[in-house]
Amino acid sequence: MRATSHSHLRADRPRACKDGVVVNDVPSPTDSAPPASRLSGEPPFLAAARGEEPSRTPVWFMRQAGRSLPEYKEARAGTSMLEACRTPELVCEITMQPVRRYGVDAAVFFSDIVVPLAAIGVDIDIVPGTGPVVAEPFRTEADLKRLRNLDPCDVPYITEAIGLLGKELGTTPLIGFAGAPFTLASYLIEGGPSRDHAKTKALMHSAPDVWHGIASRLAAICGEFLRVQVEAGAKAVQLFDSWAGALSEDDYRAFALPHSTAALAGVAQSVPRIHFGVGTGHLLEAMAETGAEISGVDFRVPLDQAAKRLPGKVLQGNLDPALILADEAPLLAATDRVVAAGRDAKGHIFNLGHGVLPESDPGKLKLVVDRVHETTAR
Ligand SMILES: Cc1c2[nH]c(c1CCC(=O)O)Cc1[nH]c(c(CCC(=O)O)c1C)Cc1[nH]c(c(CCC(=O)O)c1C)Cc1[nH]c(c(C)c1CCC(=O)O)C2
Repeated sequence: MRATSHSHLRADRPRACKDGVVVNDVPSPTDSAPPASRLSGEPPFLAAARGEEPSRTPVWFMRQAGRSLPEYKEARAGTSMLEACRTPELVCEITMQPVRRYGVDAAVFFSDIVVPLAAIGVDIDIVPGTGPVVAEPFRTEADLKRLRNLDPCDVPYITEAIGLLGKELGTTPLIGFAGAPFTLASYLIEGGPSRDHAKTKALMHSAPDVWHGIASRLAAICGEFLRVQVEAGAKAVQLFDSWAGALSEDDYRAFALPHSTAALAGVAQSVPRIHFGVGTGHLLEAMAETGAEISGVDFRVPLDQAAKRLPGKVLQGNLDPALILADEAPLLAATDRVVAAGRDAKGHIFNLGHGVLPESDPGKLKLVVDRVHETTAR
């Protein structure tokens, strides 16, 4: 039986696994570590995440590792995405690449939202240029049995990779993540990426029991995937409900919110939790009800407006990723506007409004990091 309080989630107390779980060392500070917060003595990302005053506004980018970096393309050459995710040394190297290059205030674990599904035996692949593709889509009650619980022993490479990262990162915090039940379910039900999520919505309304069966099993898998990362040493988590913006507020509340809440409860009271979706301006309040301490805001809603709607929440965001492709002057002006708008929130973690586009110039991302750090140092 698992205790309801998760304060036991500590790097020094991994749960037992028949193959033996790696006990991860506590990281030691390095010269490249971010400065400690003025008031709390914590790295800026963790101070801001807890609503305390950081020594500067922390910055990291969704998809900061990946195809925008030449060193990533070199490291990944000849290795499929899922194979890369199961190779701890490669995961450690790729996770570290943007930390070294940009001096960001947090690392995001290099993996993918479909890794836990592949780990429990779902026949799913990540097709370059397309995204996750499922061999046999999930459509009926009979498919429920294909979603068993995730066991920490299914993903030993996650624990091992985070252990390696503990030694490399010093005091730079690592963010773990999972895909939210709705976003994962959409891939399983559609069979691949979808613009309208029509089969998923049709199933929700025609066979709500099957829907809730799939989504509640996915919530358990997500919660466990987050716990494994926190136990191994992740200092915060992000739940990606990338496609939740496709739902009306009523449907979000009825079909997605309870399952995202259950997934996030898996690491409640242990680390700060970020919750993010794309095109979710109409869902900000509903998504905040999942209990996540930090609301990720996409680039469509200015942060000062989001701050009025979400009093008491720390906000993360929200420079339009396309602006990285713009000239330097408008890019820096837009960066300054995001910093200014973020001052209205209880706390602000600077990020893009969605992931780094593959055609982004790494030099421009570095400019943004330096600009935010220079203009917010306290
Ligand atoms: C929807 C989603 C997926 N995966 C993810 C999401 C939610 C975030 C979002 O909204 O973008 C999450 C994800 N995927 C990846 C990360 C790594 C951490 C990070 O730097 O943010 C994270 C957080 C690596 C990845 N995941 C993927 C890549 C590209 C693989 C490659 O380099 O070949 C990376 C770096 C593959 C992937 N995986 C997925 C897609 C749509 C793709 C792109 C397919 C393509 O266009 O080639 C599913």
